[in-house]
Amino acid sequence: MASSWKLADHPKLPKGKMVAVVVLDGWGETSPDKYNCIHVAETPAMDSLKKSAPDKWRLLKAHGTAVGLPSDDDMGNSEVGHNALGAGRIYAQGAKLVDQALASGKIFNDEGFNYIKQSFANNTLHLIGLMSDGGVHSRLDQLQLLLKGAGERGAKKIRVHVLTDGRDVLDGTSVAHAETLEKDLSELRGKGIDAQIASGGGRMYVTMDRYENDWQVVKRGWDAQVLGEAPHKFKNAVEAIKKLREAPNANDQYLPPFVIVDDGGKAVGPVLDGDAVVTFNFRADRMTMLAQALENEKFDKFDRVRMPKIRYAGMLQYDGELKLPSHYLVSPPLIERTSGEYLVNNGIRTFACRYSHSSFKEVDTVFLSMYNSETVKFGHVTFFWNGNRSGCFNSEKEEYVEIPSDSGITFNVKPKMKALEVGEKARDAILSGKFDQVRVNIPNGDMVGHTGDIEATIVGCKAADDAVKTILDAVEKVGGIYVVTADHGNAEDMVKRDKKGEPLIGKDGNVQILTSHTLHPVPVAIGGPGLAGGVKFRKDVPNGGLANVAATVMNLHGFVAPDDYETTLIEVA
Ligand SMILES: O=C(O)[C@@H](CO)OP(=O)(O)O
Ligand SMILES: [Mn+2]
Ligand SMILES: [Mn+2]
Repeated sequence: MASSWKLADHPKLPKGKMVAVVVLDGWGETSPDKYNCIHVAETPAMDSLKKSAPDKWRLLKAHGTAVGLPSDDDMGNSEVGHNALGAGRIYAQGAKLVDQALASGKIFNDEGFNYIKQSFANNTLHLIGLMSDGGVHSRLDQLQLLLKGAGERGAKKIRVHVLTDGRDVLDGTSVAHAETLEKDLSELRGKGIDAQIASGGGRMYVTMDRYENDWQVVKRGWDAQVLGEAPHKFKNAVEAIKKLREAPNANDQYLPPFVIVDDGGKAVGPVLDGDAVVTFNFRADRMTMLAQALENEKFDKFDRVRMPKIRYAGMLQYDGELKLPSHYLVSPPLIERTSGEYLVNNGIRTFACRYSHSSFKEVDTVFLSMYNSETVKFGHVTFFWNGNRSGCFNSEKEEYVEIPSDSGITFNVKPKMKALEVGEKARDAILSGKFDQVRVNIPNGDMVGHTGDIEATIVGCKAADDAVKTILDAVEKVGGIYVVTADHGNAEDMVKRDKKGEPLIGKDGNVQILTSHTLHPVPVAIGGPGLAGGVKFRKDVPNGGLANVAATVMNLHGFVAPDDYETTLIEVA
């Protein structure tokens, strides 16, 4: 091992304990009422962590500047949350880096913009992404500045391909967003630039799949954006969105794909040879599939029919390992020396007979970890945890297990999702004795919370709690340690509130359902028979956030975290 990777031994805490790191997705803490699904659901395992050991349970900041977002008005999300959990430091995240690059104008001078600019004189600039001010994947104000900047720098023809949100923002806000965008585009037209929205669709049905759960989602987008083909054709995007929202059960997240056509019925913005394409989402996970389709010569995930020769740039580079895409407007946060890489590089003593004839022979340089979740969250505890790197650091020491998610349904239909299976896989991994760390993501609070279905979310929260119980029981059996936490809030508040905290009523007389994440803190609990006596949460880290978890977990493995990591949450009395 290179000496720079060597972690110092913890002065008091032993090595060799199995540590289970459990991340409940979308599981925040707030006051109890009927819109707090975690409160309403039966969650005995999580409740007992809170009640039984007050010095081993606390809250952590999971939003805003604590996770590298531009301001404390920004809710947390899985990318920034798992980045902080795994990296142990707070990095300025994509949202903030793009803000800075736009404010300074640097974005327009760097390689990525200069590359796409070569298409401006004779071809079209296409901008594809999420039309939202949620700040999780993209922001409308950033798109507006990008459009203005491209117009000022010679773009003659611009086509915007919008994906409607309703997940990070209230359902129905897509109409106002499209109107705002149309106004900007008409201003550009006033300056002689041929600028229009060319296609659209709901993010969850068109384009923004992740972790290869369902390539058909990306194909629907490809057909509309690149080929100019979709089942619905309209003259104008605002009209399209309004009309498609009239269908029973329609919502912004799942709007069907549409294209804008001219008077002759011809799509106004297919992507053609010589064009430039920018995917303007800064967040990676839901853009990498489209990025592969736009960038890779060889591609077999669906029939692209026509693969135009384009200049393609991402808002950011989405995958640092695969260098995908190769051109980008803003450099992503350089997240290095993550806790996963350190731990893999610091052999700890194991008693796994798989590595030795005598089960008590010391074997060094073996650190096995096992990460698992189901498909829709799989990359969270691997890709995001490892600083937006796909693949493992060392395949002999890490095993990534993925449980296929249900696909083609919204998760309120099956709110238990694969929580049982995730819990059982984690249990088996813990009991196998092969792993020093077992890391899992339990998705229900978040994925079901995003549907806005309160009854289903309650069922999902209970299923998540059952999975926690399965894992805690296994930790108990092997004498291990657990760290249970969450990446950001969601299921604990399902309604939009006024400043006083009262639920807001919409035009239809019903409460306004909140499908998004929240600004609430998340719990973290430690324990298990392997936890050394006297270990408890320090009182002098009152502002602790997700980034403090990595040093804590390193301690529990018997190491001291590197100096530049955010401080540990624990002390040994
Ligand atoms: O589904 C997603 O992409 C986001 C919300 O936009 O949720 P999470 O950050 O929990 O993955
Ligand atoms: Mn999440
Ligand atoms: Mn979410």
